Amino acid sequence: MRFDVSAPTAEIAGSAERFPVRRIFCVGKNYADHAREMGGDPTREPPFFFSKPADAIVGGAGDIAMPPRTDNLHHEIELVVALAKGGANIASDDALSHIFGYAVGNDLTRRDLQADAKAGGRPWDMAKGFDHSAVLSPIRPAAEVGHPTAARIWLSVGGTVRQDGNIADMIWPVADIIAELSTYVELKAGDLIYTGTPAGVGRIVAGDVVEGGIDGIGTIANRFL
Ligand SMILES: CC(=O)CC(=O)C(=O)O
Repeated sequence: MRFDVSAPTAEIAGSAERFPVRRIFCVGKNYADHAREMGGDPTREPPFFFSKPADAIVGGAGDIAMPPRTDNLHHEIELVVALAKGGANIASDDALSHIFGYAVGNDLTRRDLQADAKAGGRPWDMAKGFDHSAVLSPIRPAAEVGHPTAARIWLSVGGTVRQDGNIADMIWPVADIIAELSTYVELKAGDLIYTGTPAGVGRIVAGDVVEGGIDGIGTIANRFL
């Protein structure tokens, strides 16, 4: 018996080597303006974690098929952190030393399923963790780009900018995300962390070209079919 299994990997910018994706963690409501647009109160509800399967990764260039079972697919542009090493209970001031690099992600969301799940007190898995739901640009090594703390993050649909923020406005900065997440799970090399999205999330329909980027890190450009 032969099994058709291959471990998911992600592109590393300027390298023939690939980054082995182990797990995908995501931060919810990590920008106050987005927390408010989702009906939350960032002064009362801290950010939180959820996850996607590792094989949800899809490249940040090229075509993406519209996913099934949704009439309201949303874009969420995000800074993504790729870990070179892991650990449990990582101290915030040691957290950046665990990072291999950074990328631009689009945390695709079946918003209608998420709203139903929220209303029913059910898990978000089918709203967040579907096939091709984790768009990712090539990863830029921190050895080249450093550890960005302020940079424009933006996304446009059909050339119209919908999300336009700055990673400086994250409620939990990257070091705090790693420290906090490592109190829940032992982090490992190969883990990716989508760090949350600024305001302006919205609907994607078939035919849309979705572009986005983070200054100094990279860009994505996908057509949805
Ligand atoms: C409300 C969300 O969809 C959570 C999320 O993915 C984010 O805030 O980012």
